[in-house]
Amino acid sequence: MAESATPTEEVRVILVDLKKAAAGLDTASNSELQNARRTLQMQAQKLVYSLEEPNAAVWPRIFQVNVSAALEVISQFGIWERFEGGKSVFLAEIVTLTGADESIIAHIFVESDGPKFTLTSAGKPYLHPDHRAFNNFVFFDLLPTIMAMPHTLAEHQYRAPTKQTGTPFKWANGEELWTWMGSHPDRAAQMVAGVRSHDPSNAYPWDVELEKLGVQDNDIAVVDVAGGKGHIMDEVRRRYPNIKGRFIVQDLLSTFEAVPTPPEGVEFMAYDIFTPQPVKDAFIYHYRHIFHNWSDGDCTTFLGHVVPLLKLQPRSKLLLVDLVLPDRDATMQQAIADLSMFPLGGMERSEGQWKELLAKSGLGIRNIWRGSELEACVECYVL
Ligand SMILES: C[S@@+](CC[C@H](N)C(=O)[O-])C[C@H]1O[C@@H](n2cnc3c(N)ncnc32)[C@H](O)[C@@H]1O
Repeated sequence: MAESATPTEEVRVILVDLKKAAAGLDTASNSELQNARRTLQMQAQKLVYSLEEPNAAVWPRIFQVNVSAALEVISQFGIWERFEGGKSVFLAEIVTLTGADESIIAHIFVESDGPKFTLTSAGKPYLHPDHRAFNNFVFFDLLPTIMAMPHTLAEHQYRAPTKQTGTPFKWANGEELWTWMGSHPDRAAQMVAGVRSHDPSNAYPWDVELEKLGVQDNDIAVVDVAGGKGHIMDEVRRRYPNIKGRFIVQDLLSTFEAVPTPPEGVEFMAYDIFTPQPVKDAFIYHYRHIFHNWSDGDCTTFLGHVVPLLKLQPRSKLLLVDLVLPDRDATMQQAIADLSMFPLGGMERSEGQWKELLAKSGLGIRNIWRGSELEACVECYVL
Protein backbone atom coordinates (compact mmCIF):
# COMPACT_ATOMS: atom_id res chain seq x y z
CA MET A 1 0.00 0.00 0.00
CA ALA A 2 1.49 3.37 -1.00
CA GLU A 3 2.63 5.55 1.90
CA SER A 4 0.55 8.72 1.62
CA ALA A 5 0.35 10.18 5.12
CA THR A 6 0.72 13.97 5.34
CA PRO A 7 4.37 14.81 6.16
CA THR A 8 4.95 16.01 9.73
CA GLU A 9 6.26 19.41 8.50
CA GLU A 10 2.92 20.00 6.75
CA VAL A 11 1.03 19.01 9.91
CA ARG A 12 3.12 21.57 11.84
CA VAL A 13 2.16 24.32 9.37
CA ILE A 14 -1.52 23.41 9.79
CA LEU A 15 -1.06 23.50 13.58
CA VAL A 16 0.35 27.03 13.38
CA ASP A 17 -2.71 28.14 11.36
CA LEU A 18 -4.96 26.34 13.83
CA LYS A 19 -3.40 28.22 16.75
CA LYS A 20 -3.87 31.52 14.89
CA ALA A 21 -7.51 30.63 14.29
CA ALA A 22 -7.93 29.73 17.98
CA ALA A 23 -6.43 33.07 19.01
CA GLY A 24 -8.89 34.77 16.61
CA LEU A 25 -11.71 33.36 18.73
CA ASP A 26 -10.41 35.27 21.78
CA THR A 27 -10.10 38.59 19.99
CA ALA A 28 -13.31 38.39 17.90
CA SER A 29 -16.02 40.95 18.61
CA ASN A 30 -19.62 39.72 18.89
CA SER A 31 -20.28 40.34 15.21
CA GLU A 32 -17.06 38.55 14.20
CA LEU A 33 -17.56 35.53 16.44
CA GLN A 34 -19.45 33.29 13.99
CA ASN A 35 -16.83 33.90 11.33
CA ALA A 36 -14.02 33.19 13.79
CA ARG A 37 -15.70 29.91 14.83
CA ARG A 38 -16.10 28.88 11.19
CA THR A 39 -12.43 29.61 10.47
CA LEU A 40 -11.38 27.58 13.52
CA GLN A 41 -13.65 24.70 12.46
CA MET A 42 -12.09 24.69 8.97
CA GLN A 43 -8.57 24.62 10.42
CA ALA A 44 -9.53 21.87 12.86
CA GLN A 45 -10.95 19.84 9.96
CA LYS A 46 -7.72 20.35 7.99
CA LEU A 47 -5.78 19.06 11.00
CA VAL A 48 -8.00 15.98 11.30
CA TYR A 49 -7.59 15.20 7.58
CA SER A 50 -3.82 15.65 7.83
CA LEU A 51 -3.59 13.21 10.77
CA GLU A 52 -5.85 10.62 9.18
CA GLU A 53 -4.09 7.52 7.91
CA PRO A 54 -5.22 7.97 4.28
CA ASN A 55 -5.60 4.25 3.51
CA ALA A 56 -7.70 3.72 6.62
CA ALA A 57 -10.00 6.58 5.56
CA VAL A 58 -11.04 4.86 2.31
CA TRP A 59 -13.51 2.40 3.82
CA PRO A 60 -15.35 4.73 6.21
CA ARG A 61 -15.72 7.29 3.39
CA ILE A 62 -17.61 4.96 1.03
CA PHE A 63 -19.61 3.32 3.82
CA GLN A 64 -20.78 6.68 5.21
CA VAL A 65 -24.07 6.21 3.33
CA ASN A 66 -25.01 3.57 5.93
CA VAL A 67 -25.65 6.41 8.38
CA SER A 68 -28.45 7.68 6.14
CA ALA A 69 -29.85 4.15 5.74
CA ALA A 70 -29.87 3.60 9.54
CA LEU A 71 -31.64 6.94 10.01
CA GLU A 72 -34.32 5.82 7.55
CA VAL A 73 -34.86 2.57 9.44
CA ILE A 74 -35.26 4.45 12.73
CA SER A 75 -37.81 6.73 11.03
CA GLN A 76 -39.64 3.62 9.78
CA PHE A 77 -39.66 2.31 13.37
CA GLY A 78 -41.42 5.59 14.33
CA ILE A 79 -39.58 5.84 17.63
CA TRP A 80 -37.66 9.13 17.44
CA GLU A 81 -39.92 10.79 20.01
CA ARG A 82 -38.95 8.19 22.62
CA PHE A 83 -35.48 9.78 22.73
CA GLU A 84 -36.79 13.30 23.45
CA GLY A 85 -35.28 15.07 26.45
CA GLY A 86 -32.13 12.93 26.42
CA LYS A 87 -34.09 9.80 27.45
CA SER A 88 -32.55 6.36 27.08
CA VAL A 89 -34.60 3.65 25.39
CA PHE A 90 -34.14 0.02 26.38
CA LEU A 91 -33.49 -2.64 23.77
CA ALA A 92 -36.45 -4.67 25.07
CA GLU A 93 -38.72 -1.65 24.62
CA ILE A 94 -37.61 -1.20 20.98
CA VAL A 95 -38.23 -4.89 20.32
CA THR A 96 -41.74 -4.61 21.77
CA LEU A 97 -42.50 -1.40 19.86
CA THR A 98 -41.18 -2.49 16.48
CA GLY A 99 -41.32 -6.28 16.44
CA ALA A 100 -37.79 -6.17 14.97
CA ASP A 101 -35.21 -8.83 15.85
CA GLU A 102 -32.67 -7.81 18.49
CA SER A 103 -29.84 -8.46 16.04
CA ILE A 104 -31.32 -5.95 13.57
CA ILE A 105 -31.62 -3.32 16.29
CA ALA A 106 -28.02 -3.94 17.30
CA HIS A 107 -26.94 -3.18 13.73
CA ILE A 108 -28.94 0.03 13.52
CA PHE A 109 -28.11 1.54 16.92
CA VAL A 110 -24.81 1.72 18.75
CA GLU A 111 -25.26 0.49 22.29
CA SER A 112 -24.17 3.07 24.81
CA ASP A 113 -24.84 2.04 28.36
CA GLY A 114 -26.04 -1.50 28.95
CA PRO A 115 -28.87 -2.82 26.73
CA LYS A 116 -30.20 0.67 26.08
CA PHE A 117 -29.63 3.57 23.70
CA THR A 118 -29.36 7.36 24.03
CA LEU A 119 -28.94 9.91 21.24
CA THR A 120 -25.48 11.39 20.79
CA SER A 121 -25.01 14.99 19.62
CA ALA A 122 -24.93 13.67 16.02
CA GLY A 123 -28.31 11.95 16.50
CA LYS A 124 -30.14 14.74 18.33
CA PRO A 125 -30.88 16.92 15.27
CA TYR A 126 -33.09 14.11 13.90
CA LEU A 127 -35.59 14.69 16.68
CA HIS A 128 -36.72 17.48 14.34
CA PRO A 129 -38.99 16.09 11.57
CA ASP A 130 -37.56 18.48 8.94
CA HIS A 131 -34.11 16.90 9.24
CA ARG A 132 -35.70 13.46 8.91
CA ALA A 133 -37.61 14.68 5.84
CA PHE A 134 -34.36 15.91 4.28
CA ASN A 135 -32.63 12.59 4.90
CA ASN A 136 -35.62 10.82 3.38
CA PHE A 137 -35.78 13.12 0.32
CA VAL A 138 -32.06 12.84 -0.45
CA PHE A 139 -31.90 9.11 0.30
CA PHE A 140 -34.83 8.07 -1.87
CA ASP A 141 -35.05 10.82 -4.52
CA LEU A 142 -31.48 12.03 -5.07
CA LEU A 143 -29.06 9.23 -4.11
CA PRO A 144 -30.29 6.84 -6.83
CA THR A 145 -29.39 9.50 -9.43
CA ILE A 146 -25.95 10.01 -7.85
CA MET A 147 -25.37 6.25 -7.82
CA ALA A 148 -26.36 6.06 -11.48
CA MET A 149 -23.97 8.87 -12.50
CA PRO A 150 -20.84 6.88 -13.39
CA HIS A 151 -23.03 4.88 -15.74
CA THR A 152 -25.20 7.73 -17.12
CA LEU A 153 -22.18 10.03 -17.60
CA ALA A 154 -20.41 7.32 -19.58
CA GLU A 155 -23.55 6.81 -21.67
CA HIS A 156 -23.53 10.54 -22.45
CA GLN A 157 -19.80 10.46 -23.35
CA TYR A 158 -19.09 12.74 -20.34
CA ARG A 159 -20.76 15.67 -22.13
CA ALA A 160 -22.09 18.37 -19.78
CA PRO A 161 -25.89 18.29 -19.48
CA THR A 162 -27.73 20.75 -21.71
CA LYS A 163 -31.36 21.83 -22.10
CA GLN A 164 -31.66 19.31 -24.95
CA THR A 165 -30.07 16.30 -23.22
CA GLY A 166 -31.57 17.07 -19.80
CA THR A 167 -29.81 16.61 -16.45
CA PRO A 168 -28.38 13.45 -14.84
CA PHE A 169 -31.64 13.31 -12.84
CA LYS A 170 -33.54 13.01 -16.11
CA TRP A 171 -31.02 10.48 -17.51
CA ALA A 172 -31.68 8.26 -14.50
CA ASN A 173 -35.40 8.92 -14.03
CA GLY A 174 -36.73 9.88 -17.47
CA GLU A 175 -38.01 13.23 -16.19
CA GLU A 176 -36.56 16.37 -14.54
CA LEU A 177 -36.76 16.55 -10.73
CA TRP A 178 -39.19 19.46 -10.52
CA THR A 179 -41.68 18.03 -13.03
CA TRP A 180 -41.32 14.60 -11.39
CA MET A 181 -42.19 16.25 -8.05
CA GLY A 182 -45.35 17.64 -9.67
CA SER A 183 -46.68 14.13 -10.26
CA HIS A 184 -45.47 12.72 -6.89
CA PRO A 185 -47.20 14.87 -4.24
CA ASP A 186 -46.04 12.66 -1.34
CA ARG A 187 -42.42 13.18 -2.41
CA ALA A 188 -43.01 16.93 -2.96
CA ALA A 189 -44.27 17.17 0.65
CA GLN A 190 -41.07 15.45 1.83
CA MET A 191 -38.89 17.79 -0.28
CA VAL A 192 -40.73 20.89 0.92
CA ALA A 193 -40.32 19.84 4.58
CA GLY A 194 -36.74 18.74 3.93
CA VAL A 195 -35.51 22.06 2.59
CA ARG A 196 -36.49 23.58 5.95
CA SER A 197 -33.82 21.39 7.50
CA HIS A 198 -31.14 23.90 6.53
CA ASP A 199 -30.61 26.77 8.99
CA PRO A 200 -32.32 29.90 7.76
CA SER A 201 -29.86 32.55 6.71
CA ASN A 202 -28.81 35.18 9.23
CA ALA A 203 -26.41 36.86 6.83
CA TYR A 204 -28.68 39.67 5.65
CA PRO A 205 -29.83 42.32 8.15
CA TRP A 206 -33.42 42.41 6.87
CA ASP A 207 -34.69 44.86 9.49
CA VAL A 208 -31.95 47.46 9.02
CA GLU A 209 -31.96 47.30 5.22
CA LEU A 210 -35.77 47.40 4.80
CA GLU A 211 -35.99 50.27 7.27
CA LYS A 212 -33.40 52.20 5.23
CA LEU A 213 -35.56 51.66 2.14
CA GLY A 214 -38.54 53.21 3.96
CA VAL A 215 -40.95 50.31 3.34
CA GLN A 216 -44.55 51.07 4.37
CA ASP A 217 -47.44 48.72 5.25
CA ASN A 218 -48.99 48.65 1.77
CA ASP A 219 -45.70 48.15 -0.04
CA ILE A 220 -44.44 44.81 -1.26
CA ALA A 221 -41.39 44.39 0.95
CA VAL A 222 -40.14 41.04 -0.36
CA VAL A 223 -40.85 38.59 -3.15
CA ASP A 224 -39.22 35.29 -2.21
CA VAL A 225 -38.93 33.60 -5.60
CA ALA A 226 -39.22 29.79 -5.48
CA GLY A 227 -39.49 30.14 -1.72
CA GLY A 228 -40.96 26.67 -1.03
CA LYS A 229 -43.44 26.59 1.83
CA GLY A 230 -42.57 30.15 2.91
CA HIS A 231 -40.37 29.03 5.81
CA ILE A 232 -37.63 31.60 5.17
CA MET A 233 -40.06 34.52 5.05
CA ASP A 234 -41.81 33.08 8.11
CA GLU A 235 -38.47 33.12 9.92
CA VAL A 236 -37.73 36.70 8.83
CA ARG A 237 -41.20 37.78 10.07
CA ARG A 238 -40.63 36.09 13.43
CA ARG A 239 -37.10 37.41 13.86
CA TYR A 240 -38.02 40.98 12.88
CA PRO A 241 -41.70 41.51 13.80
CA ASN A 242 -41.46 45.26 13.13
CA ILE A 243 -40.74 44.95 9.41
CA LYS A 244 -43.52 46.61 7.42
CA GLY A 245 -44.95 45.63 4.04
CA ARG A 246 -46.16 42.49 2.30
CA PHE A 247 -44.14 39.28 1.93
CA ILE A 248 -44.99 37.26 -1.19
CA VAL A 249 -43.65 33.73 -1.64
CA GLN A 250 -43.71 32.37 -5.18
CA ASP A 251 -43.32 28.74 -6.19
CA LEU A 252 -44.79 26.11 -8.49
CA LEU A 253 -48.46 25.30 -7.89
CA SER A 254 -47.49 21.66 -7.22
CA THR A 255 -45.29 22.80 -4.31
CA PHE A 256 -48.10 24.84 -2.76
CA GLU A 257 -50.42 21.85 -3.12
CA ALA A 258 -48.09 20.08 -0.66
CA VAL A 259 -48.50 22.90 1.90
CA PRO A 260 -51.80 23.44 3.75
CA THR A 261 -51.63 27.23 4.29
CA PRO A 262 -49.06 30.01 4.07
CA PRO A 263 -47.38 31.08 7.32
CA GLU A 264 -48.92 34.11 9.03
CA GLY A 265 -47.99 37.37 7.35
CA VAL A 266 -46.95 35.63 4.13
CA GLU A 267 -48.87 35.36 0.83
CA PHE A 268 -48.48 32.54 -1.69
CA MET A 269 -48.43 33.11 -5.45
CA ALA A 270 -48.05 30.38 -8.05
CA TYR A 271 -45.27 31.36 -10.44
CA ASP A 272 -42.81 29.68 -12.80
CA ILE A 273 -39.34 31.28 -12.72
CA PHE A 274 -39.04 30.82 -16.47
CA THR A 275 -41.85 33.32 -17.10
CA PRO A 276 -41.96 37.13 -16.67
CA GLN A 277 -42.03 38.28 -13.04
CA PRO A 278 -45.59 39.46 -12.39
CA VAL A 279 -44.87 41.39 -9.16
CA LYS A 280 -43.71 44.91 -9.92
CA ASP A 281 -42.35 47.40 -7.41
CA ALA A 282 -41.16 44.97 -4.77
CA PHE A 283 -38.33 46.31 -2.62
CA ILE A 284 -36.51 42.98 -2.58
CA TYR A 285 -36.48 40.05 -5.01
CA HIS A 286 -34.94 37.15 -3.08
CA TYR A 287 -33.81 33.76 -4.42
CA ARG A 288 -32.47 31.29 -1.86
CA HIS A 289 -31.02 27.91 -2.84
CA ILE A 290 -32.34 28.39 -6.38
CA PHE A 291 -29.38 29.37 -8.55
CA HIS A 292 -27.36 26.37 -7.36
CA ASN A 293 -30.06 24.07 -8.79
CA TRP A 294 -29.65 25.39 -12.32
CA SER A 295 -27.06 25.83 -15.09
CA ASP A 296 -25.70 29.25 -16.04
CA GLY A 297 -27.94 29.19 -19.12
CA ASP A 298 -31.09 28.61 -17.05
CA CYS A 299 -30.06 31.22 -14.45
CA THR A 300 -29.55 33.74 -17.26
CA THR A 301 -33.02 32.92 -18.56
CA PHE A 302 -34.74 33.53 -15.24
CA LEU A 303 -32.60 36.59 -14.48
CA GLY A 304 -33.93 37.92 -17.79
CA HIS A 305 -37.37 38.02 -16.15
CA VAL A 306 -36.30 40.14 -13.19
CA VAL A 307 -33.48 42.40 -14.46
CA PRO A 308 -35.83 44.52 -16.62
CA LEU A 309 -37.81 45.27 -13.43
CA LEU A 310 -34.64 46.27 -11.56
CA LYS A 311 -33.84 48.69 -14.37
CA LEU A 312 -37.29 50.29 -14.15
CA GLN A 313 -37.30 50.25 -10.32
CA PRO A 314 -33.94 51.60 -9.12
CA ARG A 315 -34.91 51.19 -5.45
CA SER A 316 -35.47 47.41 -5.86
CA LYS A 317 -32.77 45.03 -4.68
CA LEU A 318 -31.86 41.56 -5.92
CA LEU A 319 -30.56 39.12 -3.29
CA LEU A 320 -29.22 35.66 -4.17
CA VAL A 321 -28.51 33.29 -1.28
CA ASP A 322 -26.24 30.31 -2.01
CA LEU A 323 -22.69 29.20 -1.38
CA VAL A 324 -19.94 31.51 -2.62
CA LEU A 325 -16.96 29.17 -2.92
CA PRO A 326 -13.41 30.41 -2.75
CA ASP A 327 -11.85 30.73 -6.22
CA ARG A 328 -9.25 28.10 -5.18
CA ASP A 329 -8.69 25.55 -2.43
CA ALA A 330 -12.33 24.68 -1.75
CA THR A 331 -12.78 22.37 1.23
CA MET A 332 -14.01 18.78 0.84
CA GLN A 333 -17.41 19.89 2.20
CA GLN A 334 -17.65 22.65 -0.44
CA ALA A 335 -16.62 20.25 -3.21
CA ILE A 336 -19.27 17.76 -2.08
CA ALA A 337 -21.89 20.52 -2.02
CA ASP A 338 -20.97 21.44 -5.60
CA LEU A 339 -21.11 17.87 -6.89
CA SER A 340 -24.42 17.30 -5.07
CA MET A 341 -26.04 19.96 -7.28
CA PHE A 342 -24.64 18.49 -10.49
CA PRO A 343 -27.28 15.72 -10.91
CA LEU A 344 -29.94 18.45 -11.02
CA GLY A 345 -27.99 20.35 -13.66
CA GLY A 346 -26.77 22.91 -11.11
CA MET A 347 -23.55 23.81 -9.34
CA GLU A 348 -22.14 25.77 -6.42
CA ARG A 349 -20.31 28.85 -7.70
CA SER A 350 -17.10 30.58 -6.70
CA GLU A 351 -17.03 34.37 -6.42
CA GLY A 352 -15.45 34.52 -9.90
CA GLN A 353 -18.19 32.28 -11.34
CA TRP A 354 -20.90 34.42 -9.72
CA LYS A 355 -19.37 37.58 -11.24
CA GLU A 356 -19.19 35.97 -14.67
CA LEU A 357 -22.76 34.66 -14.50
CA LEU A 358 -24.22 37.96 -13.28
CA ALA A 359 -22.27 40.04 -15.82
CA LYS A 360 -24.03 38.11 -18.62
CA SER A 361 -27.29 39.64 -17.37
CA GLY A 362 -25.83 43.13 -16.88
CA LEU A 363 -25.42 42.74 -13.10
CA GLY A 364 -22.54 43.24 -10.69
CA ILE A 365 -22.01 42.30 -7.04
CA ARG A 366 -22.60 45.18 -4.61
CA ASN A 367 -21.95 43.17 -1.46
CA ILE A 368 -21.55 39.62 -0.22
CA TRP A 369 -23.25 39.37 3.17
CA ARG A 370 -22.05 36.55 5.39
CA GLY A 371 -23.50 35.10 8.57
CA SER A 372 -22.98 31.96 10.63
CA GLU A 373 -24.12 29.57 7.87
CA LEU A 374 -21.96 28.43 4.99
CA GLU A 375 -23.87 30.20 2.28
CA ALA A 376 -23.77 33.92 1.68
CA CYS A 377 -26.22 36.53 0.44
CA VAL A 378 -25.08 38.09 -2.83
CA GLU A 379 -26.54 41.56 -3.30
CA CYS A 380 -26.53 42.57 -6.96
CA TYR A 381 -26.69 45.89 -8.78
CA VAL A 382 -27.48 46.82 -12.37
CA LEU A 383 -24.22 47.64 -14.19
C1 LIG B 1 -34.06 23.79 -3.12
S1 LIG B 1 -35.71 24.36 -3.01
C2 LIG B 1 -35.44 25.93 -2.20
C3 LIG B 1 -36.67 26.43 -1.48
C4 LIG B 1 -36.43 27.70 -0.64
N1 LIG B 1 -36.08 28.83 -1.48
C5 LIG B 1 -35.38 27.48 0.42
O1 LIG B 1 -34.41 28.23 0.46
O2 LIG B 1 -35.54 26.56 1.23
C6 LIG B 1 -36.06 24.80 -4.67
C7 LIG B 1 -37.47 25.33 -4.89
O3 LIG B 1 -37.58 25.73 -6.26
C8 LIG B 1 -38.89 25.44 -6.68
N2 LIG B 1 -38.93 25.41 -8.15
C9 LIG B 1 -38.37 24.49 -8.96
N3 LIG B 1 -38.63 24.82 -10.24
C10 LIG B 1 -39.35 25.97 -10.24
C11 LIG B 1 -39.90 26.80 -11.24
N4 LIG B 1 -39.76 26.51 -12.54
N5 LIG B 1 -40.59 27.90 -10.86
C12 LIG B 1 -40.75 28.20 -9.55
N6 LIG B 1 -40.24 27.46 -8.54
C13 LIG B 1 -39.55 26.35 -8.89
C14 LIG B 1 -39.18 24.11 -6.00
O4 LIG B 1 -40.56 23.83 -5.95
C15 LIG B 1 -38.55 24.32 -4.62
O5 LIG B 1 -39.48 24.84 -3.71
